[in-house]
Amino acid sequence: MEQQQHHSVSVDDGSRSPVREKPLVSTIAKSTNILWHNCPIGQSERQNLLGQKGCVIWITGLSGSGKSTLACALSRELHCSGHLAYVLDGDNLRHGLNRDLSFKAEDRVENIRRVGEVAKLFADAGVICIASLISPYRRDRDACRALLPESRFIEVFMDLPLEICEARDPKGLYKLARSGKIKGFTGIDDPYESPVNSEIVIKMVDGECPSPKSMARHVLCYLEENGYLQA
Ligand SMILES: Nc1ncnc2c1ncn2[C@@H]1O[C@H](COP(=O)(O)OS(=O)(=O)O)[C@@H](OP(=O)(O)O)[C@H]1O
Ligand SMILES: Nc1ncnc2c1ncn2[C@@H]1O[C@H](COP(=O)(O)OP(=O)(O)O)[C@@H](O)[C@H]1O
Repeated sequence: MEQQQHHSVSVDDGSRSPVREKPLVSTIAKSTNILWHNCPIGQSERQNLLGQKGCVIWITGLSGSGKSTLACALSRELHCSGHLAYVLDGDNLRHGLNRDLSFKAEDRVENIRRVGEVAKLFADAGVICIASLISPYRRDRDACRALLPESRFIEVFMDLPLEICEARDPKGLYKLARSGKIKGFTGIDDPYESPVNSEIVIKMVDGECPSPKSMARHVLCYLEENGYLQA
């Protein structure tokens, strides 16, 4: 039977402070009398079929830091080398699964929780799941990591300065946030808690951001060197 998990994730009332003390989203299971049903074909059989290890590559960073660009470039590299990958992009999921969620703190918490659970299912299916979300709170990213067995969660931190992300501003959202037309925009008037122990950090080198292809190759090398691209 699955253990109930009690992540007490919370914020101070109404504000977007990262200091979280009281529960916001109940993760206490409400169903009772439920039993786990095992299938004879499990993750290892699916991995053997696919010739890879199911895992989650969790890309976190500010808006405009290149998360979606890396996710797409990486999925292309994996596809071209014969590996099954699937991208879960924060923006895209907010058109469907997470369309009921806003950007207030408790909704971001629930957004990350749901995507963490979906990513876990993809990894269990044997797929290399690439999740690309701002995921601003360290505690929520760590909760997603804790859903998976050791080493199946690979965090990629897009460590680009706010000034670069803001200068890119492909959707014009920073401009709207600076002029007060969007409230609670990450990095402007909403927090982003940088990771401290990411497996992979993408950063500028000599004032230049690595190209999309080289970012993707960086992650691909990590996967190769750590045995994810074989069953
Ligand atoms: N207030 C506010 N703050 C941050 N981002 C905002 C906001 N409003 C809209 N957007 C757009 O939503 C995209 C981020 O969605 P996520 O689901 O990744 O966000 S989060 O992880 O729940 O924080 C993000 O996409 P990316 O630019 O790809 O990161 C924005 O385009
Ligand atoms: N490595 C890169 N080098 C140059 N421009 C980039 C790079 N990565 C992303 N960009 C550009 O930056 C902008 C934001 O990238 P995007 O992937 O949409 O970021 P995010 O998903 O984090 O919001 C886009 O216009 C994209 O073309």
